[in-house]
Amino acid sequence: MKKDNWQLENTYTELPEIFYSLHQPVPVTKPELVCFNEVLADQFGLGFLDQENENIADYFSGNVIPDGAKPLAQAYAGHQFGHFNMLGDGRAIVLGEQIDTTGKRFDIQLKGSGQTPYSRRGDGRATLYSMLREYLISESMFHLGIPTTRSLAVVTTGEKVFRGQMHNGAVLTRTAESHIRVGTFEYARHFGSTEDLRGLAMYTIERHYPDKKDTDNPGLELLKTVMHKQIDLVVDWMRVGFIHGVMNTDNMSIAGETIDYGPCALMNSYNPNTVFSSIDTQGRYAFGNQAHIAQWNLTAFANALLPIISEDQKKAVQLAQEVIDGFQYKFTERWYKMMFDKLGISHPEEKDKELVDNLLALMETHKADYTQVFLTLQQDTLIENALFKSEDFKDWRQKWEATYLREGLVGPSLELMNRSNPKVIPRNHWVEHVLNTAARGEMEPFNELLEVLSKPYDDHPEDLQFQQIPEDFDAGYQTFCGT
Ligand SMILES: Nc1ncnc2c1ncn2[C@@H]1O[C@H](COP(=O)(O)OP(=O)(O)OP(=O)(O)O)[C@@H](O)[C@H]1O
Repeated sequence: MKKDNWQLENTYTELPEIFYSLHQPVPVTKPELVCFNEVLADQFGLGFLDQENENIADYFSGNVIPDGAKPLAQAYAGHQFGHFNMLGDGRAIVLGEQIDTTGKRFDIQLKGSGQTPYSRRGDGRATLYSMLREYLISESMFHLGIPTTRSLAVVTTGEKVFRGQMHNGAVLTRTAESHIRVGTFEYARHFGSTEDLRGLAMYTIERHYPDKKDTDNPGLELLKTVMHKQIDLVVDWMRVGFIHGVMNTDNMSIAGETIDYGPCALMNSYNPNTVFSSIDTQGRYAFGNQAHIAQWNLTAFANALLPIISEDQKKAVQLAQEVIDGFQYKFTERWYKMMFDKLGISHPEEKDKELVDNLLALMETHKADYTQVFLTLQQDTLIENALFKSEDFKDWRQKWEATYLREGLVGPSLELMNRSNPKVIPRNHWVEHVLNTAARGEMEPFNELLEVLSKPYDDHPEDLQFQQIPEDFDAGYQTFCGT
């Protein structure tokens, strides 16, 4: 077997030892490849695409370790639903870092690859259903233009996994700019020395934000930079109706990528209180609460960074607080800008914000589909639904028209709308349908949906069924963590 296409590096092992445990993936009984992302593999220069599937499956199950790999599980902690816990990769192994064709460094991680020193009571495994779910939605997010970890392969293990009942087990290969999380910094703060914390901060800056290396206060710069990244990310989620579902601090990436697709889902009918996660009974991670939670998580990040922001802790708190206090204003400005883009308004005035607020209020009242409303506005033909038939909406539309006429346009900026409003998103009823058929071994519907989702801003006249709005499907829809 050729093993020379990998060029793995292991800079993470240059960190103090408390940050990881060198650990091998646990081999699986019968690895079989079910999904392979050839385009992404090409981006990593992994030139064994022409090999037999079983050889690829050997790598992406953890049965064969590539040359140059130093497999490790990362240590981290995190606030889960507001409560602090020691965590760590309990079912994942980073094989190493591969440089892509553009010169960027990415972690190659196996998820569902067996127990590690951080598994606590978990079995270290994952179900085929949930690994395919992560593959489908993470790839969809990438094509929507939203920063995200990506999926390289899914391999079934030939072993069963128990989650209330027996499921087929699988391993997902995930790529990420890194797996450093807010929770990694919380871990350093609680379980390491100030030098460990500084080491992690400098490693992170070197890897993700090298232009911040020589600033006077790198800790503070890191806080500011990560805050801006998170603001951009959450605004982008809200553009397409994405609900992460479990924004614990261990699921907030320092590189600003969407990570952990466990209970996520996209909203259909507009309602800011929408929650799909079965365990989120209080709506902590509801669609409309995501900015607030991002700020909460950044406060946890700031708290972890305090010892390296200033030796004088009072001063450190003051400096960090000033940064966090800027969140709300920056988020709101970015969010309105995004909403104006969705409406094709390129030169908004302050008073136009009311236009956005009023449309959302009408959409909520009439339970209008978040994706479809913006598409319909841009197509200039109104479908027959409660929103478009209402008098309030007709008034709203006149005001919207007056806004773009003011810009000297005969219609809204369609270019802006086209790149802000996807034609197709992973609708929950379709996601469930293709995952259930895939779990029974039939991959065709999964691949068909994946293909359409890879061009979300294009028209798909042949595949209009994927844009269908679910009738009552979402009312009882639930998603799950850790499956
Ligand atoms: N079956 C399992 N066995 C061992 N540890 C697990 C298992 N499922 C989840 N964990 C661990 O529990 C913690 C929280 O789980 P969560 O579902 O948020 O993460 P995950 O989906 O496994 O991983 P990631 O956040 O990297 O996508 C993580 O530390 C994870 O490694």
